[in-house]
Amino acid sequence: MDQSKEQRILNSVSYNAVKGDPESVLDCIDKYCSQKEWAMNVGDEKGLILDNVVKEADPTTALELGTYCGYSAIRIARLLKPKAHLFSIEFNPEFVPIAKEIIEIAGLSDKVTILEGHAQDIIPQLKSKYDVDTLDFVFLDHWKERYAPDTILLEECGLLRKGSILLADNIIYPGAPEFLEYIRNHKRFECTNYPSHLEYMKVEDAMEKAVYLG
Ligand SMILES: O=C(NC/C=C/[C@H]1O[C@@H](n2cnc3cncnc32)[C@H](O)[C@@H]1O)c1cc([N+](=O)[O-])cc(O)c1O
Ligand SMILES: [Mg+2]
Repeated sequence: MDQSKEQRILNSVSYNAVKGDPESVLDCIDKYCSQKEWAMNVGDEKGLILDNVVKEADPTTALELGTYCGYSAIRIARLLKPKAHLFSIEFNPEFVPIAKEIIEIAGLSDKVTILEGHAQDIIPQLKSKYDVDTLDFVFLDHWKERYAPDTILLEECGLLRKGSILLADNIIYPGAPEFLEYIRNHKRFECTNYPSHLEYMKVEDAMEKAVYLG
């Protein structure tokens, strides 16, 4: 059976990236996906916005919804302080081993735990099963219509604290209108919009930061 695009991305990283060097893994994926096959990684332009928000949050416990190939997990984990940890939730069984391998090549396996399953099933288990207290940073990059319900779920599960920072990808393209409506009209979130472009394209996109006010 011929390989998937995600397997070809892993092959490219495995062949071209410097083992243990997150930057070289990111550069390799960005090069492959801008020159060979487009893929839905947050990319280098929006990646810089992600970097800056992660630096601002300086999280001890971070959560990502939608691991895909692990590109943004590497962007986040490479900035985490020594004892900090990233949990990344992914339900597609084909992507999980590929993301694990790419994160391993980046040398960040100790900083990232990939939880296989649906976010709506795993979020309620974070406290009891994964010993999470509250989340300092959450990156939303999974199915766009799940952004709002899963944000509500995070709040209901007591996983947000005063100052928790959420960052959502794809506010313009493909768009997350329900999420935008919810988060901007919810009085306990302080929102900031970051205009940018769709990964590897000239298409307009944006990210939205939402700080939980407690
Ligand atoms: O559709 C997009 N992203 C959806 C991302 C989906 C990823 O998150 C997982 N997932 C989904 N619900 C889940 C629930 N629980 C766990 N994993 C889940 C999917 O298995 C996939 O790995 C997208 C599309 C474009 N685009 O240009 O078309 C650009 C982007 O930047 C995008 O992020
Ligand atoms: Mg995205």
